[in-house]
Amino acid sequence: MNLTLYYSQEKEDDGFAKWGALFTCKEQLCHNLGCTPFGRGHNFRNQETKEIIRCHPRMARFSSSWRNILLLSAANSSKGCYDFVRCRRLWYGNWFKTRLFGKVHVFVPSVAGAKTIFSNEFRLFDKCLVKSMADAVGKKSLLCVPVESHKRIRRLLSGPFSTDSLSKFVHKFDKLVSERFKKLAENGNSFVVLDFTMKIQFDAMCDMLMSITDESLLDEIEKDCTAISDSMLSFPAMIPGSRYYKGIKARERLMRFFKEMISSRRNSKEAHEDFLQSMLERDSFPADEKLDDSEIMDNILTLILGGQSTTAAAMMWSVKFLDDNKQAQSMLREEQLSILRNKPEGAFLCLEDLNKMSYGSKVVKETLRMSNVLLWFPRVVLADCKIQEFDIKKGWHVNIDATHIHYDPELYKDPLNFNPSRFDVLKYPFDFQSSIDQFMIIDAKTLRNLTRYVCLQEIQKPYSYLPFGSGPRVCLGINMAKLTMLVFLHRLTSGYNWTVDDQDLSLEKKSPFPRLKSGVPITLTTLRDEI
Ligand code: HEM
Repeated sequence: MNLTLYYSQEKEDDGFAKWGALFTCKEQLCHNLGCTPFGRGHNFRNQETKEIIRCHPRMARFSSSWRNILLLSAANSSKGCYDFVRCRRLWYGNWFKTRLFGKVHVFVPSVAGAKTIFSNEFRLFDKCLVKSMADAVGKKSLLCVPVESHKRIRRLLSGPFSTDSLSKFVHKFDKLVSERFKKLAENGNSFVVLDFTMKIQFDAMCDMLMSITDESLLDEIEKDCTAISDSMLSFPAMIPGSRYYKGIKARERLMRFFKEMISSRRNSKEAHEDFLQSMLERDSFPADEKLDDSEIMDNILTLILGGQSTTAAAMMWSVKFLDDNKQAQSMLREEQLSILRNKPEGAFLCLEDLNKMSYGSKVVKETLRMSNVLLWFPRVVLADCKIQEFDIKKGWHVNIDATHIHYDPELYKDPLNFNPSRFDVLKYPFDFQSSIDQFMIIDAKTLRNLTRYVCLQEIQKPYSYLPFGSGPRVCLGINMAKLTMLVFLHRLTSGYNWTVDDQDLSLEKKSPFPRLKSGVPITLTTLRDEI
């Protein structure tokens, strides 16, 4: 079939393409994808031959309700909701504006655009959650509070992510992963990596936040958290049996449970070493140095929801990417085995061990670049402004398209290739700034290194790597996510070989994060001989 793509040259005053692209199949029009609903004819130009064809008025109709249906059907298909963005980009070009559920949405595909938005967070742009999501996490969640409270809550929530807490977490998490892998390998059956990573991440977080380790209690809480998470992208009406209804009911149960736990902690003298205890120890502090009970409860839930599915999905993708790229897998295994050999038998990992995982860190980085756990970051526009040459109006929604940035061949050579070595970083024998400040004379070697350093900065442009966002709302759990992934990869590659039992690449339907529908089932075999 001979397909020709025609683009409209016409632009609106704000700089966005007025019309989309038009496909023709031989002489016959087969699709008109993405015209605004003005119902009049329009001229389209073939980019290559410059031939102009006229579109029939009827073909120019493309209503906004049809667009909503396209988005929902992409989210409900095995291609995932990013397919909606991919198609519209094909029709309109990289920058495009579209109306969804009554709101204008702009997709921002560039590093410069991301910089403008992230560096004007709270001033020109703010996060705006859809109602079902805001109801799920609660009004006092870090994700919903206004800027005044955001700073205080974020500062107080940072405790569990301090080096001291993380170093305890590494030890506990490593013990958990080792034991569970061992059980699975002994059992010898195939298991789904995503189920494994969801459970292990959930259990580790409940232990760190509230010291909950009882299996049946964990199962109960996880059921409620899953119902809440499922309701986050649902229609927000309290219709019994609906996903939204089940989510709200699960949230009410969970809040009651948190409340009881807080009051029993206050009445008990038992010592706990966890996030909740560190918050309750602040009871007598001034108001700006503590969280009230509903802030504590909403944010425990936010940390669980924000940390579980994201990290679990990233771990699942790392297994898939490493299975597809055996060279990267064997380089990683070599590094991890050398770390294992240098530790006493049976010893668990500590933070210093993770610092030695230079190739492992690159595997994590590359996994996060390619998996795009958060596809784009939505913000509402607080005042009329400009992003690059585009005029943006107050009340519009702008979406920083991290996925497009991570797959931009100008930023990442062969972007579809899983290549952890693209993040190779030069080791500098000295601190550039101070050596330049002190001596003011640059010898030939320094100059050479400096030039290479500048080149590297060019490759790794600021705002070109955004798996955790950027600016004042950058992910709170960055370090925890990275170290969780490193521990998981260490135990997997230094202890086992695996085979993937289902190579289906379909994505899970209705999931807010891209995840394989199969969840990546694998079978482990122990690597005893190599150690
Ligand atoms: C691989 C795993 C993870 C990824 C890819 C990830 C990604 C992100 C991204 C992109 C944002 C910013 C969203 C935006 O700007 O709109 C974010 C925010 C956040 N993340 Fe993560 N995250 C991960 C793990 C975690 C973990 C383990 C936790 C907690 C234990 C966590 C807690 C949060 C919180 C609380 C925020 C909101 C920060 C704020 O609004 O100030 N995340 N995450």
